[in-house]
Amino acid sequence: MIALEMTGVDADLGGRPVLRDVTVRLRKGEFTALLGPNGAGKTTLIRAALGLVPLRAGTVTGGGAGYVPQRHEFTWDFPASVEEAVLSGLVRRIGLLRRPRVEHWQAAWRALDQVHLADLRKRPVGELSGGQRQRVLVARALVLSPPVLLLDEPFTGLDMPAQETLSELFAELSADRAVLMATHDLVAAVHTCDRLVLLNRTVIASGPPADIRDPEIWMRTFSVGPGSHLLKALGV
Ligand SMILES: Nc1ncnc2c1ncn2[C@@H]1O[C@H](COP(=O)(O)OP(=O)(O)OP(=O)(O)O)[C@@H](O)[C@H]1O
Repeated sequence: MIALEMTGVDADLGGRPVLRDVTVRLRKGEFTALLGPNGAGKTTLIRAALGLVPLRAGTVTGGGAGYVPQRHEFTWDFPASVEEAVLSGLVRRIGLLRRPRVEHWQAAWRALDQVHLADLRKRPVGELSGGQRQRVLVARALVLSPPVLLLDEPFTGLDMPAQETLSELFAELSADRAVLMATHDLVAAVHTCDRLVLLNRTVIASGPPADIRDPEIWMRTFSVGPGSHLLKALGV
């Protein structure tokens, strides 16, 4: 089942072309990695999927998406507990100055359960590790039960064990929704994701990792030569 579809999307930023003729389909039950070099347009694609970037051409269709921004974009030094941070994902539904009702707290606790952080719900967010903070952001995005979860570079600054735990969580969460993750961790993506989308302003290739073995495709996406370590790391 297609949960989100972008078809023939063109988008410009500051008068310059960023995305050209981008077509991407995200399906329920699939964990998709969005791969491409710095400046390829990964964040722009995610923002376009959320309706935050005007489209010059093309369409985006599908239900709502939950968005997990890059961790540094969130303020961590305010005196909120984990459950309050998750509840902030419902602000638009509750209204800024209204008191949350019991069903709102229950939605926050359900989301914390889904990311395996229920035990820490009273803990101040400032006391959490990087991996735990990432899970708080995921819970905050899950609180409205969106059919699509969009993650922007969730592994930045995390050690390998934290990355692996998160990868497992994302795979688990993709069982009943579509998950798209922009990442620079190519090797982890190839090993854990169901599908890859290789982007450099346009989609160079997409499909299951086993179908994207041609080194030419990787060289073209990342503008590297045949001697690149990238190809060796990927084993293509
Ligand atoms: N507000 C903006 N105004 C003008 N150009 C922008 C703006 N935001 C981003 N860009 C440009 O759009 C291009 C794509 O940026 P984007 O952040 O989508 O790439 P990315 O693939 O997410 O990169 P990275 O891997 O570095 O996060 C870049 O060339 C960037 O300089």
